Amino acid sequence: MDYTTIFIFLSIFISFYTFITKSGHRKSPPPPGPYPLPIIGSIFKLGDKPHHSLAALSKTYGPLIQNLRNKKVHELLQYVTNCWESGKPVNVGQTAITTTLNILSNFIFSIDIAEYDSVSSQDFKNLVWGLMEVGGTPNLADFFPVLRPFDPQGLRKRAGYYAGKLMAIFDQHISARMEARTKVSVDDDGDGSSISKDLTDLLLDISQSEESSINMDDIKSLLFDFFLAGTDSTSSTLEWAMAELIHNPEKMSKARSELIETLGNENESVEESDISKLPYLQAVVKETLRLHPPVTFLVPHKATTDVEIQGYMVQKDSQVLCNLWVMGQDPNVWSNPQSFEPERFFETEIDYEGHDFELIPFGAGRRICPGLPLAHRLLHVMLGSLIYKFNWKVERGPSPQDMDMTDKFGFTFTLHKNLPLMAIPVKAVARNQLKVICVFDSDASGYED
Ligand code: HEM
Repeated sequence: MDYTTIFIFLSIFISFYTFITKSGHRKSPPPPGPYPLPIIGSIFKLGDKPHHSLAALSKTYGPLIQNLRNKKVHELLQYVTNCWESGKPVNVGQTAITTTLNILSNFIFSIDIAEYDSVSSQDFKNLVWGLMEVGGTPNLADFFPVLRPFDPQGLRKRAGYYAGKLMAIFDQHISARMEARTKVSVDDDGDGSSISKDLTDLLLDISQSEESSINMDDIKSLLFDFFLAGTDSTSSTLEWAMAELIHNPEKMSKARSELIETLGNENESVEESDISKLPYLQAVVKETLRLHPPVTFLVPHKATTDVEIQGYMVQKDSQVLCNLWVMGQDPNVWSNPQSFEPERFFETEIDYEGHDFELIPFGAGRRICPGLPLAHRLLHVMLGSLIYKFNWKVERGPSPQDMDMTDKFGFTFTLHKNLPLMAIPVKAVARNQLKVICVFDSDASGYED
């Protein structure tokens, strides 16, 4: 038994012991029956800190950047086309991270922060990834507070290092923007011309107004939240959705057929306004989030009062974690919980907007993920575009049905695939183009459809 295994066993034992003796104690055996969904409902009624400003910002500003999102999805498709042309496999998770990062960085700073395939632009990605990894590693000092000052695994030090670097990048961009704003106001010749505003401008406007309650540190923390919470969660969901579809070719073909029937086979693009017309694609996203909830335990919540839930006493100030992974696998709630069956969502109204406690990958209540509307759009448009425009096969090794579908659990904040999905795209050819290929190109073996 190595040190990691001993550590994990020790952590599980101590957290279980702490739960029974301190956080809550069992008064009577829990009642039989389905997984106690009311527990989740009660937790969210315990009164979380509101995050209204961010949610409002995301809701009102979100639709305004639709063109930006379309442009970035177009660049994603261009990159995948290049891979197809050069016969190169696509690292689906990494590619999705680049797209998501650039959507966020353009929304926030009006610049691209990552590049497909460029090693030199990996710095920012590595910092975000490093922080996620540190955040997801069980910390011995959480179980033995006496160890806290010693930081035995060096986690606090590493977190400080990554966070410091990210904050320095934000500082740089914000300072450059403040300087540019001063110049614009000095050069302002009153011709009415103005630079287009991004989130940094919006936040600086707010912070510089007289009645402002936010300062520079608040702005940096907000941007930090956005990048950290938005990137890995979205890209890992996309990677899992693609992996499940490649692993289940009949589901892939259903999803593609729906796209072709809805959009035609004439090289259209998948728009955000198409999402409501694509129920199977929506079901695929829901099923992916049920089986592979990226934020497996949500973020820690705290009970603000003593509360008794199904025979358990949860004491005030207890830290509460919700195990979404277990909820998604509960046979009392889901039939055949381990198989990927998007069709199950045609028989139920269950959605992930926080009203149905069976499926809460974005949380629920006042602390629900404020990026939900953005993530919803991105996931459907990116996934829809990738499977509408390309056929996919796995790089090498066993058949799709036998490919590795295990989770890499425990050492990052989000739930990742154990082996990254490396998939080979084959461009799907629109009918009008196919005619041309048949006439002029006798060796069209690379083309499908
Ligand atoms: C598939 C994609 C995503 C999933 C599954 C997801 C899930 C979550 C979850 C479970 C939480 C914690 C909720 C709770 O406390 O119970 C959260 C918080 C948060 N999410 Fe997301 N998220 C996603 C995408 C995004 C995006 C794209 C953004 C923004 C760019 C974002 C921004 C945030 C922020 C800022 C918080 C912290 C809110 C707070 O502290 O109250 N998320 N997310």
